[in-house]
Amino acid sequence: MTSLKPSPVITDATGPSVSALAATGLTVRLGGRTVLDDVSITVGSGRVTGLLGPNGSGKSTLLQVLGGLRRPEVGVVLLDGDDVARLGTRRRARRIALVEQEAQAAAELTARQVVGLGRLPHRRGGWGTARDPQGGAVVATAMAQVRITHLADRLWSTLSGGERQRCHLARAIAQEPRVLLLDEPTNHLDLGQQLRFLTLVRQLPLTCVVALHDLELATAFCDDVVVLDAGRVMRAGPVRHALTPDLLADVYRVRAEVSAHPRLPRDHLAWDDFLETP
Ligand SMILES: Nc1ncnc2c1ncn2[C@@H]1O[C@H](COP(=O)(O)OP(=O)(O)OP(=O)(O)O)[C@@H](O)[C@H]1O
Repeated sequence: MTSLKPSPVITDATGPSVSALAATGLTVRLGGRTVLDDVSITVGSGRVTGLLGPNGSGKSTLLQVLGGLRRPEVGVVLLDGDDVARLGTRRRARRIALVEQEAQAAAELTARQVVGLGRLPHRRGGWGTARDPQGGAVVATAMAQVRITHLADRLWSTLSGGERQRCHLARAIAQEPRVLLLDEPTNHLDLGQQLRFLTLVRQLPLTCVVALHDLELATAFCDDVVVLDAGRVMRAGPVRHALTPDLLADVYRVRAEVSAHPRLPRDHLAWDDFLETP
């Protein structure tokens, strides 16, 4: 249990940005437990928002609700003003792409075919006659952006965890969404690939919500963060304002601080130690 009370959204000096996604009062119960408890967040248009919180705090569940894949018992998610739960699957998939944790694909598909799955919501016409004239070029560009062109003809079953993760990002890019939801996308990536992956995500002209465990990556790459604990929003806002020592101590049970990077024009997070659980 944390002693910190859920706090309101903090906005930076420039004020709140236009929100692309706005969730209000989300409550989800699973297996008799409340997994999301009256969660309200806004996600700034064009910004990268880190979704943070300890194991089991509700990050994946919230991403599924934001992406319209799970209906909350209570609450609503608006995407540019439209209720995500009421958008048809196809319309929703043209606007939101979700890369789930440990996402899989059929073993017999090639990497190019897996990336091509991102084009399904854009195909016009009936079964067997579907057309997507730009599809091939969009897939090739997405694969080049994620630097997996050399893997195009490899079978899914032969790809490493990191290569699969990059295929899924390329698939999501090929989907040409306005909002990209990523669930712990850096899990299988080495440090160099983690930095390349998140640098690319920042460059995409999209609104992005990314669940991360690595708080230094969140500090370096996210504009804003939402910190969950036990299904509740504990803090939300620009990184430096949200990730305060008291929040980090209370939610993560660590002594840590965000400060100016000693050499680079960005913030970084330094941790000292973990705190004993009270
Ligand atoms: N189908 C389910 N039935 C019962 N409980 C569930 C179910 N799915 C998830 N939960 C519980 O909901 C809580 C939130 O899970 P969720 O996967 O959203 O957390 P998370 O923050 O993404 O965790 P992690 O960082 O470990 O991936 C956890 O306590 C989990 O055990």
